[in-house]
Amino acid sequence: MAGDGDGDGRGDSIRVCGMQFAYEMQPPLFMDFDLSVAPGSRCLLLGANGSGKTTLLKILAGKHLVGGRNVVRVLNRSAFHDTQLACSGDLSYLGGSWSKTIGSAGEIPLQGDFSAEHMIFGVEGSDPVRRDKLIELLDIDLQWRMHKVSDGQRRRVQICMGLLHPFQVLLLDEVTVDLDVVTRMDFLEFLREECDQRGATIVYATHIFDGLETWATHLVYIQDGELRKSERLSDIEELKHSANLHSVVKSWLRAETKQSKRKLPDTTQKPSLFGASPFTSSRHMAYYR
Ligand SMILES: Nc1ncnc2c1ncn2[C@@H]1O[C@H](COP(=O)(O)OP(=O)(O)OP(=O)(O)O)[C@@H](O)[C@H]1O
Repeated sequence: MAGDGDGDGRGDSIRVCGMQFAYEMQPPLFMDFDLSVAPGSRCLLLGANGSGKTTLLKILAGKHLVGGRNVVRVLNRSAFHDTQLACSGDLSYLGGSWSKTIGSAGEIPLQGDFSAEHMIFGVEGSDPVRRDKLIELLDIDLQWRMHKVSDGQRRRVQICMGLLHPFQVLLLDEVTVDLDVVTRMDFLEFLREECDQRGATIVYATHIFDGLETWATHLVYIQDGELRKSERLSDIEELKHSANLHSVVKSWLRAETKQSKRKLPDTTQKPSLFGASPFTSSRHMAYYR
């Protein structure tokens, strides 16, 4: 369990219980998957390419339908069914695509011929003090035209818009990759304060570990849709010896590669895209928002 909730899971910011998920016409990615994340956690979500990080974050963000109302709970509300979660700003998701869901306005593309000012000031109900702080922190020029800025500049506007409301849960899918090192560090520091001062919860999927040993409180490691580790950073044995997250995660990923190499390919049975997976019933098919 990533975090120290109240024991029965109701006090957790995020609770996933027995989740099953498959993309349409694909074998199951998650089977009986459990996860708990306590309030105030800064939780890294780690795993190899294709292990399921983005899918998990999208499920938590309510973008994919899974099972019943109690399977994926965020702030004790159903991630998929409670549309107010995202609209109210309590839950914020920042992913790789160049669009941002803003309340009732829906999905806003971030590459149109608009100014940064238009985008940022268009987010309804934001606190001007928080807005000014974010604009300064992310060093945003309000005159930028969104279709002419660099990826890093566009990313800063996306992040600013995503943080304007004081979220309770923030899901980050590798959005710092375009940021320069100073902006990234300032951004991480801002997030640390949000957790420490307001008890906000962050789940951050990344392959860049620079500076995260002292930033993160918890770590979740998944392999092919299976939860391998969900621990406090301070409890991870290897980190007690190495204190270098990069090399520790590298050793886990190398071990995965060795394991998969040891498995002999079964040339007699090819996985069928249309096979009789229990997850290809209509109840389990992926449903996108
Ligand atoms: N829309 C989709 N339809 C079918 N399969 C998908 C879809 N999106 C992802 N997958 C598959 O689901 C698995 C998990 O993908 P996902 O993007 O969640 O991995 P990830 O851990 O975020 O990877 P990365 O580190 O490369 O971003 C992969 O095998 C991928 O091919």
